[in-house]
Amino acid sequence: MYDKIIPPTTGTKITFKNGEPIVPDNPIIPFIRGDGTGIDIWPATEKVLDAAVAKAYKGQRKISWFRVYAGDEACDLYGTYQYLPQDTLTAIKEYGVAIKGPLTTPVGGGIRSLNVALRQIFDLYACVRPCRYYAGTPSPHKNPEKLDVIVYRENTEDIYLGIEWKQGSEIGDRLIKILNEELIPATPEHGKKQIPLDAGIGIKPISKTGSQRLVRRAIKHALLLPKDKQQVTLVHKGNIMKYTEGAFRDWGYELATQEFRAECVTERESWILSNKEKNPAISAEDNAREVDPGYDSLTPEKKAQILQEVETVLNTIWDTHGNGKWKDKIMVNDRIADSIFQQIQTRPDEYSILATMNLNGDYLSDAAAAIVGGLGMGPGANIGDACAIFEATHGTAPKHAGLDRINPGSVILSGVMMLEFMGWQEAADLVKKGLGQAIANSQVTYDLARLLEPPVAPLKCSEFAEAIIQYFD
Ligand SMILES: NC(=O)C1=CN([C@@H]2O[C@H](COP(=O)(O)OP(=O)(O)OC[C@H]3O[C@@H](n4cnc5c(N)ncnc54)[C@H](OP(=O)(O)O)[C@@H]3O)[C@@H](O)[C@H]2O)C=CC1
Ligand SMILES: O=C(O)CCC(=O)C(=O)O
Ligand SMILES: [Mg+2]
Repeated sequence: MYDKIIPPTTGTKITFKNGEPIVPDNPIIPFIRGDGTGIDIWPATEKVLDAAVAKAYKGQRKISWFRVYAGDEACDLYGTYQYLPQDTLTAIKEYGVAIKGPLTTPVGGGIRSLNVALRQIFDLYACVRPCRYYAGTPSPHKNPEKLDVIVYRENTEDIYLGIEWKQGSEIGDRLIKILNEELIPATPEHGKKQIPLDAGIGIKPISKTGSQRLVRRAIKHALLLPKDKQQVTLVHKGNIMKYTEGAFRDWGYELATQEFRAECVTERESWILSNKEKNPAISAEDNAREVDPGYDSLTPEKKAQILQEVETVLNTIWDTHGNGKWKDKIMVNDRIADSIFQQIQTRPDEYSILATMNLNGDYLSDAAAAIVGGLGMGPGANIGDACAIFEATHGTAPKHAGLDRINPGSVILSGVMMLEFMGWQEAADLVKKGLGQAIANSQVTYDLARLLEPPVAPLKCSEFAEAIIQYFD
């Protein structure tokens, strides 16, 4: 079955039923060490996770790690350009849950991202990146503890599908010609626009299916959160890209109000309902004025549309959501992408789950991680219906590779997400406790040590792992 790797002789595989993992006490879990700082981070992570499982279950449960290869390591073992060997894909498919360190992607030419390839091959459509603050972590923000968000990033489409053509390539030039001479002139709303003849071209597909399955997972997650965090914000740049980003927003609302009608209220619905609650005699037109302050200067068509919206909301959900009942529902709202970057800094406590398309989520997850201490504190998971691969938000940080200095916190916390996904909450809690206490006692790696006031001597990557384990007792 495998060419160059051998699965552990003990352990059994995790299987999936209805999208949920069924986990034996001794699961075999494939891991990819990763390029660059993966060489430092992975051993630290493995040590912490093993110690937590041993402590929490006293030998009743144990992970059998299965080393599989990708990136530079894979080329060493399998030969030139064998960045993602079939052995690795077979193992991840077979065992269902895997964890990985970061993998290098060159900018410009060369291979496309192995990280993105893994997500697409296994249809890991939800990239889940929680950003929460551990007390004592230095931050450039005054109140980093106010940020507690989970970026829910669509993980398989958008420009990450990688369908693009190089400037000057034969097909790229043909495509520009067809667009300029046929398709754009045939689309009246595009007027006389033309694509520059020396442009590279990329395609940005956003599908209804891809958007809605991501939002569905985000809403299901919101249902499990404490009441005050039951909110899903659809992040988009729909004012500019109407049929991709704008459609993501519309499909998100459609899903929320159709599949989760009993559980959800949209922000605009909540305004309409509360206007009537404050003034039961309010006319539909005055209600519309409250919802859209510029109502009186709108076109008749737009006014009619808003009036219709008000009437529909009151006719269809007043009984189930009115009289304040909407306050117990999941709030679904939307924010334009550029605005959410400032919102998470100026009003962090107003947000919870941020549902995004692929590119926006990539940017936003690094930015949110920075607020709670940096990329060393940014864990993540790539989740599908039959497989999950856990990995940090950050990349290979090559300048720190092999120096035993990088912060392993993000991959360790990705391991925590994996333990939680497996239902091994006791072990997950131990790691969170240990990591929290190490940070609270200023036992931190260089990235956090340099930000503390006064600065402290940094721990090595391996020492940080030891410090975490020491606080399990
Ligand atoms: N999922 C994946 O595997 C990902 C892979 N990549 C790939 O990684 C490579 C390098 O990307 P690059 O743009 O340098 O981004 P990186 O995220 O690798 O690193 C950028 C900077 O972030 C800080 N940082 C990153 N990780 C940590 C950590 N664990 N602890 C503390 N600080 C950290 C460091 O800042 P400082 O030096 O200031 O301390 C580092 O120099 C590229 O090939 C890229 O494509 C990128 C993102 C995700
Ligand atoms: O795959 C890569 O090289 C970068 C991916 C990335 O930045 C991310 O997933 O956050
Ligand atoms: Mg990224």
